[in-house]
Amino acid sequence: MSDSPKHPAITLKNVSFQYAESATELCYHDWQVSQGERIFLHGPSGSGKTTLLNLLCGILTPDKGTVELLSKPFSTLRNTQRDKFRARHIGVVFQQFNLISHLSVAQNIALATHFAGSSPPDSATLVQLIEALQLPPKILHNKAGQLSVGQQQRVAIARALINRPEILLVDEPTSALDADARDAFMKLLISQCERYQTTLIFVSHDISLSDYLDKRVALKDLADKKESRSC
Ligand SMILES: Nc1ncnc2c1ncn2[C@@H]1O[C@H](COP(=O)(O)OP(=O)(O)OP(=O)(O)O)[C@@H](O)[C@H]1O
Repeated sequence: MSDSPKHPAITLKNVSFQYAESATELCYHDWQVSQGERIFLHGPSGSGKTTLLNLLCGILTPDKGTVELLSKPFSTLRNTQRDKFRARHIGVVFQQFNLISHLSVAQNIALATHFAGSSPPDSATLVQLIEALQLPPKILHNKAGQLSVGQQQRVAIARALINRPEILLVDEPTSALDADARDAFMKLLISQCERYQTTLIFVSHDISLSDYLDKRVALKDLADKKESRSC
């Protein structure tokens, strides 16, 4: 059986970034992630993992170098084009989930389709997705603010997956879960990524979770911190 050729999902070229009030510049090495690859990214606190995810989803733009996603020059797109690209092709699940508490679960998920410029999800699609994440369909009518942390995580995943993004960025999602819930969450996440051949960048301090992913990458092998603009 021959493997089909893998196209790059993510290409970093000569990227560096410095926060306005920081004396430290973060310099990322050239890096390529193939479509469908699932990467476990780890490293000490403050090493630059969240900054990298923010560069990958366009919340931050590099001072130097480029971020290409799906062979498009993502980091140099105009803001509106970048926002559109993000909404259509990238799913994010960050530590705070960013659900809108007074909206229902269904409305929270539908917001992602609205931003992507697609039609709202029909109820069969919503039910299928929510059941795949092992939530009861009736939860679609509950306000996001009434959910447990574990339920909020699954809804955040549902919202991130509703547009079937090619790239999923996940930042430390399991810190509030006990061991059983964490394993169940990881299995669900990976099964969803396998189903859609989603490229996954998964950031966590919990090295035991790396067994769920294809490849482990230490941030120290990917980035240097410099005290001046020297890289
Ligand atoms: N808004 C900001 N302004 C100034 N400096 C920042 C800002 N955000 C992060 N930094 C600095 O940038 C560096 C990288 O931070 P980042 O949050 O990317 O690290 P991290 O590896 O994700 O850390 P953690 O594991 O604690 O989440 C750190 O030195 C941090 O202090």
